Amino acid sequence: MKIYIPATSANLGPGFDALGLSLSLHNRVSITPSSLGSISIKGEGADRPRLKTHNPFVSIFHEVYTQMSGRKRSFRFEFENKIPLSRGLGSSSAVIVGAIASAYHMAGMRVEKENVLNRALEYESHPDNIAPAVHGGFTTSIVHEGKVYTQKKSLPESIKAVLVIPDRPMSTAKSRTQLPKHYSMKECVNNLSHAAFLSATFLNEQWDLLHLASLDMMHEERRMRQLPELFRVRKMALEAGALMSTLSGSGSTFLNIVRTEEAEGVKAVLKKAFPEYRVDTCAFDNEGFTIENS
Ligand SMILES: Nc1ncnc2c1ncn2[C@@H]1O[C@H](COP(=O)(O)OP(=O)(O)O)[C@@H](O)[C@H]1O
Ligand SMILES: N[C@@H](CCOP(=O)(O)O)C(=O)O
Repeated sequence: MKIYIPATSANLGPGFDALGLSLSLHNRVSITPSSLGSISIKGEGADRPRLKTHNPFVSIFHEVYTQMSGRKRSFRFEFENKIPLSRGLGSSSAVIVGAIASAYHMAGMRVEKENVLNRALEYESHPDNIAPAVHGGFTTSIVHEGKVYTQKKSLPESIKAVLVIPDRPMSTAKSRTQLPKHYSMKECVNNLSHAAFLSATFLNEQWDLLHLASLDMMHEERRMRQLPELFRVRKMALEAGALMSTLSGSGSTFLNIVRTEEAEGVKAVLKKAFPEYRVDTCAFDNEGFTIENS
């Protein structure tokens, strides 16, 4: 079998741990039963020898497969990774969602998206990346009594992402421990009202309101201070015509949403201004993970 899992961008400014969207940038994993277990890695992560011996995809896959099928078995895993690691593009969620869904499939179970999503929450405490990795599109999620509830809206071809991807990794786990434990009433009200408004803005496709709706007071600027050039990225992207410009997940990538006809222009401006960073245009993904039999 082969599984394709999309990159995701979480928070979208004020929707900390709640809002996310799915990008047309996929990891592909091919899995075949084999008497000798083995791993090959191409693309992102290929330069990390540790991922050949301690691979979270492989560990989660075996844990779920053994539980579902009631037996242990060896497999060959071939990874072709396009999602950069630790850049705020949901690489860890792609691993978790991909490993669970493929383990269900190889164990002969029906792969129900809701089951994969809820199982994924056992490995990642916040649903904002795993929900779009499972369902695609723009997603808004809540967790109630340990269960994830997600509303999805497919995104049209009339908008695109322009991603600015610094070469500096930022660990999500580490960055979460550095956020404050308490927020003021003003900060809470700002984020609640903006996250609710941003969801409605996506649902109603009122793209001109995206920037206003995406203003955060909880995490973004604190995190951007680790790489102050990101303030310039945001300023230049908005001046070049981006509809919104937010830190992607915990960073270091910046997500700029643009009208499709303006994507190449915004990309050219950002590429020129930040030659040391990777700048790519990317369509949105509306499917979430997909499985192919081979
Ligand atoms: N393709 C991959 N294969 C194996 N492990 C991966 C892969 N992508 C990410 N990981 C794991 O996830 C970690 C990055 O997680 P995290 O800091 O949450 O970054 P991100 O913001 O990209 O999700 C990596 O250090 C690695 O342990
Ligand atoms: N809500 C999380 C999102 C982390 O996304 P990632 O792509 O950086 O893993 C957070 O802000 O910590």
